[in-house]
Amino acid sequence: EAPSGLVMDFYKESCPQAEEIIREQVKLLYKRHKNTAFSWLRNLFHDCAVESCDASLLLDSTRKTISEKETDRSFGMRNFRYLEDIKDAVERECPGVVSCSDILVLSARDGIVSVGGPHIPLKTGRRDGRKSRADLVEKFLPDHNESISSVLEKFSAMGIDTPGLVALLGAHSVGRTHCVKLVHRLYPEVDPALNPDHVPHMLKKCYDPLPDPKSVQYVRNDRGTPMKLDNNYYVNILENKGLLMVDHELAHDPRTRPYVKKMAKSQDYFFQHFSRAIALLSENNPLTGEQGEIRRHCNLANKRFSED
Ligand code: HEM
Ligand SMILES: [Ca+2]
Ligand SMILES: [Ca+2]
Repeated sequence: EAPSGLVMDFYKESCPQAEEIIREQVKLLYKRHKNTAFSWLRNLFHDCAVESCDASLLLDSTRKTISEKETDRSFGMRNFRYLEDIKDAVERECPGVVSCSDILVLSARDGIVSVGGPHIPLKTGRRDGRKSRADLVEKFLPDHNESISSVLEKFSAMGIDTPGLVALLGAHSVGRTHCVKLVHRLYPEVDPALNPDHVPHMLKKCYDPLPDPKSVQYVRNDRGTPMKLDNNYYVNILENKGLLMVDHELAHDPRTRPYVKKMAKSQDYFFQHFSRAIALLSENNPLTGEQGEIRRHCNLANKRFSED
């Protein structure tokens, strides 16, 4: 048993079909809505990095607390309702056995495979937290324009080293970024660090210097292969086509640039470090044993009769 308390195939006896059901559901959802796979991957970061892989991310706001989902750092996150579909399919077979935090982690693993990434063996046995930690989101999740020093620090606190961080940001090889997070690089002046060949496309997509946060104006993170998790992200950022300031800085900071270059050259090298770092992220500070609970619905903590 690992120090985290997690093990391979935790549900081997209690729900042997669990991992298979999740894999099937992820595949079905991917067929219908390709972008669900991006969401499962982003969920892993936004849940596990915020204190613990405890599915705190999935909780709705209550009368007393605002949810992590509703904070600015979660801007653009989507497809939460489809995660409930996976949970429901698992509950039909094994009611009350499989945690939402394990479903979140395993759906990320299978989503990575859907978009052409590596298959990463991951441990299970996580239990679900009862509290949304919106108050901690800013402490743990870097902002889009944060310095590489601060980003390295946040990841190293989870045991993730420099090549691990560089590999994880390769997740920005898929998906999109909304214009609200980009207009500061376009207006009032275009950031001279941006590749001039990329600017007309960005201006066309983000024509409004003050986009309505509710509108769906966005730019794809990787124009070349937007639906594939590949090393094209590193090629882009070396060509100054990274959308976020952190993407751009990653290619230029002397600590991270050597790894960016290696990953741009070798997809294998990228996948190796990506797999290792995803495993570390997925084991960040889990609740195990008697801690936490197995949630019935991923968006709600279980009712406790003493509390009502
Ligand atoms: C310094 C760290 C990071 C920052 C500041 C950051 C920030 C962002 C921002 C601002 C977006 C755009 C959201 C939108 O406008 O819709 C985004 C998208 C995304 N991020 Fe990150 N991110 C970071 C690290 C990561 C990591 C470690 C992962 C996963 C391992 C990840 C996965 C994704 C994915 C998959 C998307 C696309 C989501 C979609 O299309 O729905 N990010 N990120
Ligand atoms: Ca969490
Ligand atoms: Ca790509």
